[in-house]
Amino acid sequence: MFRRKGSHMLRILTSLLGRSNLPYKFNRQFGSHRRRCHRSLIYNQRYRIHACAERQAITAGTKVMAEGELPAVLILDIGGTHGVLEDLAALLKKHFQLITMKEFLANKEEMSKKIQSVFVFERRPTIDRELLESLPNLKVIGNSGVGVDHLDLKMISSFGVKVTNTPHAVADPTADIGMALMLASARRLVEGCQIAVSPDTKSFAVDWLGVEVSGATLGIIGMGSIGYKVAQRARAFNMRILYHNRNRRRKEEEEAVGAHYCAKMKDLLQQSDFVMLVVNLTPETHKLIGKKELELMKPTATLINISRGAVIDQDALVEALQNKVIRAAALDVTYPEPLPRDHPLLNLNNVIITPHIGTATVQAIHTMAEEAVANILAVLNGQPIPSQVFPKL
Ligand SMILES: O=C(O)[C@H](O)CO
Repeated sequence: MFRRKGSHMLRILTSLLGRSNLPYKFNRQFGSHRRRCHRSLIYNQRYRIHACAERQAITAGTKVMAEGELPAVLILDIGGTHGVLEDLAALLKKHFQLITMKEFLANKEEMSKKIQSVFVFERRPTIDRELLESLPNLKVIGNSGVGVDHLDLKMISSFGVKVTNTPHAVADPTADIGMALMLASARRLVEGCQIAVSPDTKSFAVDWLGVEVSGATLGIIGMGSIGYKVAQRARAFNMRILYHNRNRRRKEEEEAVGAHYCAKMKDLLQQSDFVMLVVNLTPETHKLIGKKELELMKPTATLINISRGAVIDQDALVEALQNKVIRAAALDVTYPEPLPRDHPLLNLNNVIITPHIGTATVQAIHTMAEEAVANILAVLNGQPIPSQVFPKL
């Protein structure tokens, strides 16, 4: 049994060695270790990672590590926000020696030599020059989440450090939040809940009516993996789907979800009953939706944002909502997060705000971590990196 698995591993490793720069020592060691290399992990449907082989490779390739030691990862901000973080730490511990920021600061000299990777959980805290200067052996920052707008990619890459993200793990849960916000806003769910628990409301009034999404037009701005998952869901709601994206999707992909491409964002804004923002935040998409764009939208339209707050000019949005330029907004993201308690958006009854919960599910926390681990190990191992993010030139 082990012999069969061993030879299977040998085939995999031979192919990896062909593509990677693993040192000779690894090649030599492999013969004596291959029978033990029978554990494999599957990271979503796309990535098959052979953990034991990786450990051997990493051990062999890393000067600062003792034989058999797991590679050290500096963990940023595994706080107590999701109630599942002990499990997450357990998952990471299978592959790494975890070093918290506190441990790092308490023993900087020894730790800084060991640390080759940083695991960033949930966008915070950010990574600055000072931290990078103190980690001379750092090779990779594995971001758990798809958005990397909190990281200065140019600065990080000037240290020769790679950045990775987790686009696959976030797609379904974030698309679900987009749909949830659209439906909640359309059917005035939050107000409905308030009415239901209010002691003096007997029933809803006729001036309190929602709108239907079935048969309505949804305009998706940003048709990456999340945008596409939104389109798949919207199709099941019998919506007409328009999209605007830098690159047009392949014909088969468009047909599979019944999406129509709008080369001009203006056309999408003018025709849509619901506009959903699913773009990355970059200098090009900063304040993509401002006064002019809001005025192009139908007065009956709803704006949904599941990307980043700064994609909308928030002052312009407040004004548009106050003056009923558009019907409503449903936002999972704002700037800052959270909004100050006296922010005008919090006092409007045509707005729903959730606290950036696109990936706040038990499953997503794990699949993001698994995807991040696969990325980090690939970098340390000199293997093809599943999801690397590059700075813009
Ligand atoms: O960027 C992402 O993936 C989400 O916003 C979660 O951080």
